[in-house]
Amino acid sequence: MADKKLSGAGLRGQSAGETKLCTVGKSGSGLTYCGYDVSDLADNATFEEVAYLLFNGELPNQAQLDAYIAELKGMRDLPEDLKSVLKLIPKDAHPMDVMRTGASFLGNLEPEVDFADQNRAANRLLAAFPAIMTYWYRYSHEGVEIACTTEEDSIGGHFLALLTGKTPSELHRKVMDVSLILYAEHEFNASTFTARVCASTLSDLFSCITGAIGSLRGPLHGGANEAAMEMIQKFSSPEDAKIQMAGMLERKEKIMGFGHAIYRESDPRNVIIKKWSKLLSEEYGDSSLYDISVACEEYMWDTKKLFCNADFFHASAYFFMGIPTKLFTPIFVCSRLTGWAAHVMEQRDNNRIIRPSADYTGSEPRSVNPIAERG
Ligand SMILES: CC(=O)SCCNC(=O)CCNC(=O)[C@H](O)C(C)(C)COP(=O)(O)OP(=O)(O)OC[C@H]1O[C@@H](n2cnc3c(N)ncnc32)[C@H](O)[C@@H]1OP(=O)(O)O
Ligand SMILES: O=C([O-])CC(=O)C(=O)O
Repeated sequence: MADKKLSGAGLRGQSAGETKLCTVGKSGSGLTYCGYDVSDLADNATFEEVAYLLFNGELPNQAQLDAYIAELKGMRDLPEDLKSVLKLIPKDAHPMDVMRTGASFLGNLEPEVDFADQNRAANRLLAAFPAIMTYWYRYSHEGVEIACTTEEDSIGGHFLALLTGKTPSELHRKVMDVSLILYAEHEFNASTFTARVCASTLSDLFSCITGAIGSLRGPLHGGANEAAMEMIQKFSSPEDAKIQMAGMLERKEKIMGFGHAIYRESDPRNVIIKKWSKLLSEEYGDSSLYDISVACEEYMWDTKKLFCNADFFHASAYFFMGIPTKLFTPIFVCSRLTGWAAHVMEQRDNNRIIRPSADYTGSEPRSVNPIAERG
């Protein structure tokens, strides 16, 4: 992949620290976690194995994985006080605000007592996030108070079971698992950098994660999967998609789910989730939204040389699984928590407070006039 221009705003191209966790745009498909190519992990590992890898630096053996899954399953239920808080959050709240409050409030009830407690705190959030999201969603939208535990071994299957109240199909379990793997980690993206800045002050894990959720919420970052869904649902056909996108580009609007700060020609996660979106469209029995998505991809590449990022085909994939659009970005939280927490741990291992400098562009030095003399 070609290197991005090394100057300009947004700290683009500047190294802001070291990491052993991830490479973006460097080798293999362009995305590796602890040396493993993301496509290899998506084909041959589960999300729980990836979480273990990010937290421990190595993939687990079978006994370690079994113990880890059992540990996570035992941490899924929510405290009654957290359920009470979730019940107070209105139906029209932004679900990312629910996740932010959920993470923050859990940090009040079960704080990270010291850094030796960081793995317990990270695993607790990993186990609890699917229930935080779905408990609020189903209470506020359906008036149902769900049980927060299920027999599902995987976090993806657990989420789907909580959301629908039904046992998920093997295909849906598999796609959720792949999706969580694809979203797990991505070097110094905006939300992870937020978590690391917070960690560098020696703050607690719950504060780091709460801040990271706020950064992920925006449409230029994690919020793009929802924004992409809202866009493609407005297109009536592949032809209409091209006409409407031409108008958007003419009006200099951003097309959500396209482009990337680091990748220049493709996002390696796209080809993987696109394949699963196609399979899901066949199972769904109506491939219109997939066909429209493919038309968008072709049009953006042909006209602007802009490619789909990880978010674009996630929109149709989640739609085909019946997931409400407003929960798309919270699912990203359930996954990226692993990357965020791993970066917090790495920052703590070799910490110096993150405090860059700024180029001053303000007034020359001047003195304070008495208030009566100011215009
Ligand atoms: C999981 C993730 O977080 S992936 C990212 C999700 N975000 C999105 O999908 C939002 C849409 N995409 C974007 O806004 C951008 O591509 C970003 C935020 C991802 C990256 O931003 P940058 O690093 O500033 O982009 P980059 O430098 O490559 O932009 C080059 C040019 O292409 C344009 N461009 C980039 N992406 C898009 C897009 N999606 N639609 C229209 N134009 C775009 C930019 O406006 C810029 O043009 P300009 O120089 O005339 O302003
Ligand atoms: O790396 C980025 O800037 C955004 C991204 O794709 C991610 O966080 O997954």
